[in-house]
Amino acid sequence: MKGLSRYLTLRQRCVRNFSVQIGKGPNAKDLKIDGIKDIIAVASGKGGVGKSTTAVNLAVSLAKKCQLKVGLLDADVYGPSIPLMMRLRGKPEVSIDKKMIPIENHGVKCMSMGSLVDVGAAIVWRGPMVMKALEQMTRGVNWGTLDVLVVDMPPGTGDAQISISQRLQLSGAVIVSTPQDVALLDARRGVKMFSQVNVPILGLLENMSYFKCPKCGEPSDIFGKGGARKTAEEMGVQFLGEVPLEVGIRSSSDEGVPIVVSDPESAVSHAYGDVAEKVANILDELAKQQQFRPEIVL
Ligand SMILES: Nc1ncnc2c1ncn2[C@@H]1O[C@H](COP(=O)(O)OP(=O)(O)OP(=O)(O)O)[C@@H](O)[C@H]1O
Repeated sequence: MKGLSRYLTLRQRCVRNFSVQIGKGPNAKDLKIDGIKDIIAVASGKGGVGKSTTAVNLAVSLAKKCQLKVGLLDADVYGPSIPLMMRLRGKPEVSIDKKMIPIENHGVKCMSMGSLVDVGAAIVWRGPMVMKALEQMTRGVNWGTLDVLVVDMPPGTGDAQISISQRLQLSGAVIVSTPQDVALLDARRGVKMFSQVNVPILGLLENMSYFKCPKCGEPSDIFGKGGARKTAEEMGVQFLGEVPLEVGIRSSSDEGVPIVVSDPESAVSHAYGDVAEKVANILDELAKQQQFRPEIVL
């Protein structure tokens, strides 16, 4: 009953916040994954804005700074980048109960299609196959107990994103955008898509906010300034913070050691840490709201 009441609470919140029509979703009882408290999506309406980079640094910060038990699911089946960014080696072993054991690194349990197929293999699948694979990569995994499972979503707002949002009973979504208008337009679509499937928006994060010259330290607003903060205000969602465009973020990702691990005292790592704390607090707040709400008996 607790799960159902939570599902209803989240639906009610979304209706209040966004005044959307509630569509018929799957039964909440079928959606719960044993042992996982919260599942959150890191998403963007547009590709290449730094969603995976954010998912990785957020997951590691939630584990290291907020001391939570964290998992990371790479739901970008066609273009998995988590094995590279988290330096995952080998393939997942299978436990006695025939479930896959996630590969752990940097304090986070990870699951990705990139760890299941040979390096460089092209995934050429139609939608239903992808959903089947994602089902295996969530319910077919021995996650143990997790406070948060961070889901690196595929880019866009199509069928796959809607199905994942509905099947995983998300507690909320973090939307990543760069500051330029075209990316923000897509971020707005992302916010709307999640509201339509009754998933609360935890906040909007601006990536590549400005470029800090490695030589002179001068910041330049190459994609514009303040766009995501303004969009967040206009849409009534929380602004989670800014992450600059920095060579170190890219190079540490490519080396498989996220910047929050390779340079934990950098300004960027502190920015990711602040985002993680905000996200953890919002999740706590959502859980409290659900606790003090009267149960709805059907
Ligand atoms: N703040 C940043 N500073 C420097 N490089 C960055 C930053 N954010 C992301 N990148 C780099 O930009 C590239 C794209 O980032 P990433 O893969 O995280 O984007 P994505 O939105 O997940 O892409 P896709 O849509 O293809 O999944 C990567 O090479 C990454 O290292």
